[in-house]
Amino acid sequence: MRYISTRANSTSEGRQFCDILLEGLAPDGGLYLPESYPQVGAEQLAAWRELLRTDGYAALAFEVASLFVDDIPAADLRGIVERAYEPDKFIDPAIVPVTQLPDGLWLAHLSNGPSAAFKDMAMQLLGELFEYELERRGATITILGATSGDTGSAAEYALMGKPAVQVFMLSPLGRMTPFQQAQMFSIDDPGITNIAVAGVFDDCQDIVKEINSDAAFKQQYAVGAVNSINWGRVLAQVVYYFAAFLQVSADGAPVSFAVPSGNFGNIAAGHIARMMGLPIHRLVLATNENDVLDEFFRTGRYRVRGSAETHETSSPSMDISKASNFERFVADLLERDGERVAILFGKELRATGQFDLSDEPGFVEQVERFGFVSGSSTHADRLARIRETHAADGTMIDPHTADAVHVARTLLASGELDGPVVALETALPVKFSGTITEALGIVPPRPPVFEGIEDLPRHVVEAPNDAEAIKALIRAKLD
Ligand SMILES: Cc1ncc(COP(=O)(O)O)c(C=O)c1O
Ligand SMILES: N[C@@H](CCOP(=O)(O)O)C(=O)O
Repeated sequence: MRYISTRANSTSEGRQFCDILLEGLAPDGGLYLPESYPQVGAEQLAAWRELLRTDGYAALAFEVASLFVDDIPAADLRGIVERAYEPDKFIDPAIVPVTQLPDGLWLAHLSNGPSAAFKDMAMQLLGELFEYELERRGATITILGATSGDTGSAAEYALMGKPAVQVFMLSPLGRMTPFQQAQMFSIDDPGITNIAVAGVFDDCQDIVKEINSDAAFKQQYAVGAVNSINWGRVLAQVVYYFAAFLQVSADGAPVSFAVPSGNFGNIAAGHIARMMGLPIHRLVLATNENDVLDEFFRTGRYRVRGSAETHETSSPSMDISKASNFERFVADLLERDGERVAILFGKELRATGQFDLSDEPGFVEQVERFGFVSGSSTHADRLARIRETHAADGTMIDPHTADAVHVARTLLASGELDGPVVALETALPVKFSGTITEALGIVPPRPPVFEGIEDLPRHVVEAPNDAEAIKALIRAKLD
């Protein structure tokens, strides 16, 4: 399997998995995608259903990963995947259990891992892959990441204590919940540096991209990525679409997924699973008040917003107005016309802050070809869905999951969506206890491992919204 950048031209050569794993963002500023998507048929799915039932999530993850990774010997890859998905690391040994609510909506529980958010599903694998490949090369890596609250803790939990890895994690100053801040800032590890940037998540992500575009700096410090710009993240996230589908669809009939979306990584993985032949009827994209992506799927116009227009909401991890991973979908929509993608995401976005694909055949036919439908929700919608879901059978959902539940129930009620729908549960309520308490009048349960984290000393430095200031911090630590 070879990988090419979304901005590649016809002369670009494909790269191997382990190279792009360590590289993260492509040198041309694009994101890596496999040259073609491996196909999975009904027979294979039936065999995987049985495999998941008998051998568990890691066995399925190995099968899916094997389709994309051919530069790690199979026995090694199996070991990597088994270490990543050891049942003991997850609250539920099924790893991705699926439950059904009284109204028929399914929930795929993705936040049973060490940091209580779906990011663990990919980050646990990425941590193992980095460790393996760095050791094989005798190399080190400097991870530069951006987080709105969940990627940061999942990455730090997965990477701390790994001697070949230094992590610099940028987060938007004052915009994460107290619990999210405590998860990251309480970590006291020589390989972890938390940097609170005076800006929003998009500013942090812009800094990550700007530093990655400085080829000399990137090479000198071996800068790599853990955000979903890294193909390894997306590959790991593809697996849980298969796992959820196989549990919900006993006969292989299509299922829809409702996905709370911000940086478009989660739903990009669903798109890829669908392109591989997984019978996904609709991919239901749900945003909060930061509705750039919903606007695109309703109108064909992609209009990024500035920091001042990025709302601070009660599903804060999705307070994102420039969805990094959206470029992967647009590359498929434009049938991998890399030169066009480069213009849209380079010159055009820089000059005008928007582009319009409404007349593009790929967009006109997108619901048939790609299956996306969308919607957004407000604070009041989230509170109402948290209450309604809890009242029905005691299930407590976090505000991001509530965004997905809201959009799925709204589209089901209007007849725009039908058939079985799986909403992806992306975080445990404990991470957002303020909103849960507002909705339900009760404090969400706290797993014992997180007891008292807010009282621990904080390890974080503050920095201006400036890539040079961040480079200076990296140099100061590593030189
Ligand atoms: C809890 C939670 N839900 C949903 C999302 C949105 O996922 P994505 O950014 O992959 O679209 C995020 C962050 O990205 C998150 O942290
Ligand atoms: N919501 C994320 C934002 C970063 O998204 P990623 O999937 O690209 O890492 C977070 O919680 O940090």
